[in-house]
Amino acid sequence: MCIQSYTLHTKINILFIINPISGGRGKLRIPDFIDQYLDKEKFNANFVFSEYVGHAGELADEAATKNFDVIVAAGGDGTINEVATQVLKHHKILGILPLGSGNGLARFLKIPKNLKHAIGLINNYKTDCVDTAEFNQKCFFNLAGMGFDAHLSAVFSKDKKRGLSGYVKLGFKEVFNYQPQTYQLEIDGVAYTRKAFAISIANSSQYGNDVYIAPNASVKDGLLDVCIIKPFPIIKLPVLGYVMLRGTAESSDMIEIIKGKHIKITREKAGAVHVDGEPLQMGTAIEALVHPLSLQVIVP
Ligand SMILES: Nc1ncnc2c1ncn2[C@@H]1O[C@H](COP(=O)(O)OP(=O)(O)OP(=O)(O)O)[C@@H](O)[C@H]1O
Repeated sequence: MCIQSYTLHTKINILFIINPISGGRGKLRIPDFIDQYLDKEKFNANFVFSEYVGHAGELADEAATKNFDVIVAAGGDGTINEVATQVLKHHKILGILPLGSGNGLARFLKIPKNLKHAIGLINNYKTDCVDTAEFNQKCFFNLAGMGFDAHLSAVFSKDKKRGLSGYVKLGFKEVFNYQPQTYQLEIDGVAYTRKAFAISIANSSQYGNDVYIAPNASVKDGLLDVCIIKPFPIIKLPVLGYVMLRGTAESSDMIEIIKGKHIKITREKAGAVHVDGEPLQMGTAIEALVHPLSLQVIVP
């Protein structure tokens, strides 16, 4: 039994870790805003801003070893990744304020984008357990992958501008020169060879901004969706975009989806991967696993 509602006798220590750059908007007023709407009868609140890549994870690790019960990632999927990795390790509770560019996991979990409503959800304090996953031993919660989207994450991370429009512009520029690779896959012991434009391993259903790569994926099913985007002539790029926006990837001939628990992939070349949208460099061998219902999250 995973869903819990709590009756409280003592206050809950809650830390909000705010990423000042996620979503490309200023966040200086966020602590005041949270303070205004958070239930002070229930929570002792603290606020901290992350200062560099990896800092949100360090702050969460430190908070979890002190007496914080709930740690809130106020940012996008990259911030959630850093914070949730530590929350998972220390068996604490994750809260999410969706302040990123895409907010893939928050959208999947139906956490409202409206900040006042998202704080209201924390006040309600209903939690549920969700699947988590690892990708070459690095935790992920939404999507990890390789191929074009990993390449784009790597290029985007070097770009000064954040936000959706910058990402889309860069995507159009990069897509023309990108060359698909051949991948050897083993999914729950079954072997496949596939040439792909990109391969995403999906715990939840979307990249963010309601762009669905795995429309039927669920963080409650104990499975990962391996989504193989087949090579396509550039003229079909709008079709691919339409398929993802409509959430019809399962029936599209441009995308193949295979569900599994244990995935091994060997690719032609080492290089870019992404883990919850954050770029990393890895070798040719990739292994992904799911950990069913392993993370407790505040949900609607
Ligand atoms: N003060 C900071 N300066 C620079 N980078 C930071 C800072 N704090 C956190 N980061 C990094 O910002 C990156 C982006 O964060 P995040 O993914 O939350 O935002 P986003 O990319 O706008 O949203 P989404 O992933 O939902 O599209 C993460 O890699 C995180 O480590």
